[in-house]
Parts: sequence; C-alpha cells; structure tokens
Amino acid sequence: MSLIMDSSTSPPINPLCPLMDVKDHENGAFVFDSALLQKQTSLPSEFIWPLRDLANHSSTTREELKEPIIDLGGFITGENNAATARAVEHVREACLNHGFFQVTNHGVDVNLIRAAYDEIDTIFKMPLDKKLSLCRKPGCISGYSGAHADRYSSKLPWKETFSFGYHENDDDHDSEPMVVNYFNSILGEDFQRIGWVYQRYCEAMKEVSLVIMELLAISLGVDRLHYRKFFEDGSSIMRCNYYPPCKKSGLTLGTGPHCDPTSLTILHQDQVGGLEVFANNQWHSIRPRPDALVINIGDTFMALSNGKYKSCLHRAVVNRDKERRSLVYFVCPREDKVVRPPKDLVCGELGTLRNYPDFTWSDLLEFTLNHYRADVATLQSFIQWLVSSKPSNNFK
Ligand SMILES: C=C1C[C@]23C[C@H]1CC[C@H]2[C@]1(C)CCC[C@@](C)(C(=O)O)[C@H]1[C@@H]3C(=O)O
Ligand SMILES: O=C(O)CCC(=O)C(=O)O
Ligand SMILES: [Fe+2]
Repeated sequence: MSLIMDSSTSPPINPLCPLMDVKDHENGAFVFDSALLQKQTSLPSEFIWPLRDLANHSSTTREELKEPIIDLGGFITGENNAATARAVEHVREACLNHGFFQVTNHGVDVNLIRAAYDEIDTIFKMPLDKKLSLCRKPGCISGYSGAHADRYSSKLPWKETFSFGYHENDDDHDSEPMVVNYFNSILGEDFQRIGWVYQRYCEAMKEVSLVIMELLAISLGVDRLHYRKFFEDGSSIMRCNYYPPCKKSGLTLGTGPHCDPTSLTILHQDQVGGLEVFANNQWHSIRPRPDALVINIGDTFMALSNGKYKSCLHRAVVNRDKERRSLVYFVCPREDKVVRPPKDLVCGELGTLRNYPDFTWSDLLEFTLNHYRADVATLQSFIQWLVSSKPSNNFK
C-alpha cells in the first residue's frame, strides 16, 4: 500500500480487522458491507473519528448557516443589472469569508436532478460482489469505493461512493459521449439509461460551472471571461455519495472535515440533510433545498484567486435512521494547465505578491490520490511537498 499521509500522521496499517463484517476480496483487500454494518449497534473502531472532527456534531440544534441564496436567473439572461449586482456582491462576501454559497434559477432541469437520484441506487443497491468488481483501482478516481477501506486504515468515512470523469467530447460527434461510454464499458450495454442520465447531468453541471466562473471573475474584478476560458476545456469529476444510516452516528462521519482540492464544487443533497460548513468559527448545518445547488470554492480556485477567496471547509454527518445521498460535481481544469492567478490579483503596491507557486491540477490530484488524504490542510501540505521536491518552483 503506498504511504498515505494525513495531518493526523497516523501511519497506515493494513485496513480493517475482521470485526467489521467485511468480506475477503479476491485480491486480499477488505470491503465495507454497509447492508450488514448499518444493522449493528457496535461501531468498528476504524469508523470512530477524533473528537476534534466531531465537534458539536451531536447537537441536533446546530445553527443553520444563514446565507443569501443567489438567484442566477437575472444574471444568466443578462437583462437585469440590479440582479447581477446583487449576485456579484453576495458571491464576493461569501467567498471572502468561507467560500460557500447556494444558487437557484440555475437552469438545471429539476427532472434531470431527480433522474440522477433515481439512478444512484443502480450502483449502491447492487450485490456486494458486483460492487467489488467496480472498485476504483489504486491511484485512480473512477469507480466504486466502500468507506475508502482500501486506502485508509482509520477515520473511515461512513459512506459508499461512485466516481467518474467527465469532459466534453472532442469535435467528432460520431464518438459515443464519454460518460455513456464509461457506463457501457463497466456495466454493459443494458445500462444505457444510467449512462445517458449522468452524461446529461454532467453536461448541465458544466454549463452552470461556466456561469459561476463568470460571476466569480466579475466579483474579483478581473476580466469576465478569464476563468470561463481557463475551465472551458477542463476535465471534471462526478461523484455519487451514499451514506447508510448508522446507529452510532454521533461517533462517525460520512465525510470528514475537508476542503475540496478541486476548483469549484457543485453539490446537490437530498432532503435528509447532513452537509455542514465551518464559518464564523463554528459548524453550521445547511438546510437542504431541492431547487438550490450548493457551490463550494475549492483549493485550486483559492490558488487561482491568489488566496483572496477561501476554500470552503465542510463535512457530512450521518443520520441514525435514514440513508442519505448527494450528487457532487467537482470542476477541474485540464490537467496540464498551470494554476496561476491573473495578474490583476497579483500586482500590489509592493510588486508581485504570489501566495502560491505555479502547479498543475494533475500534480495536486496525484498528491491526493497517492500520497495525502485530502483534509483541512491539503493545499499547504501539497505546496510544501511540491517546493521540497521541485525547488525551482515558479512563485513569480
Ligand atoms: C480530488 C478529489 C479527492 C476527493 C474527491 C475529489 C474532491 C474531494 C476529495 C475528498 C472528498 C475530500 C475528503 C476526503 C476524501 C478522501 C473523501 O472522503 O472522499 C476526498 C476524495 C478522494 O480522495 O477520493
Ligand atoms: O455529501 C455531502 O454533503 C458532502 C460531500 C463532500 O463534501 C464531498 O464529496 O466532497
Ligand atoms: Fe467536499
């Protein structure tokens, strides 16, 4: 197993003792059998998280984050300058503070979002051995994962995930769309429906992401098309999260405290609730809104803004009795593009003030997949790793 570091520096040991009701997998790895585990009253130690990560987790009256919901309608049509001015101001205030906001009238068909939820269980309700056959390979992001039990040996997240890549097809229209092709290749031609649903969902997410990139550029005072151009040929990651109920929900987490290392996250959560954002020095629950999309600034966009906008610190708690699902689209630039803020965000009275060296998303992705468990300190750990391994790094 490659050395996976995390800021708690607990050295990785071989994952999962037999206590966890896991099945032996043909290649010797263990898996997390959520169908069995969720019925148990005891919680395997690997799922118990440190108190600092569980902070004020069990209080049911956790304060909601009261943030304006940004109506994208007027901005998208371009016919309402007042709406644009309001949207720009709210985005700026939120991103300077905690990197979280929500948008409505985003243009994504509610029936497409519903169809994406309807398809989630095609994967997660499969028999365990079938899910095992879809397991992500070491160093890859695509595929199934049960509690990341193949990657980590402690602080296991109480969730199953299914992830895959998305980018627009090159010009030749006769090739099968990327996501359709992926699902056909892993599930077979009988699963055309799920492939097309997630193809369409990723296409819609791409559209929204480019609108948000324009809004972010305007709010930062840079050329309106700067970030749109940077991301329009990007390759992004789509992830479906399934959180089984847990009888000891107060001792574990569905997704631990972290900042997404990606650029921008567009998330839709179902009506169960569980997403929490750290703002104004405390954790806040985010009330689910079926008509809204949650937008998080990620580490890579924080670097693209030269640190002006904050990468959102967030986590997902699990429910004692109810299963929970979320659809998460992680916006990424083309892997080889150099992550460097626009000049307008670098030049100051004292000359150029770069807060991060040049890097590529390919390097940061590889870091999180093979060397470091993404958490609250990913970007600074990555920069230290990068500068120590490539001292000639460009800070100018
Ligand atoms: C590049 C990525 C790594 C993770 C998925 C995307 C963006 C978010 C990252 C993640 C969700 C942050 C918390 C830890 C993590 C291991 C998880 O709980 O899934 C991260 C993802 C991953 O490494 O698979
Ligand atoms: O499921 C959620 O609400 C949050 C998931 C998340 O933060 C992630 O997958 O990066
Ligand atoms: Fe996240």
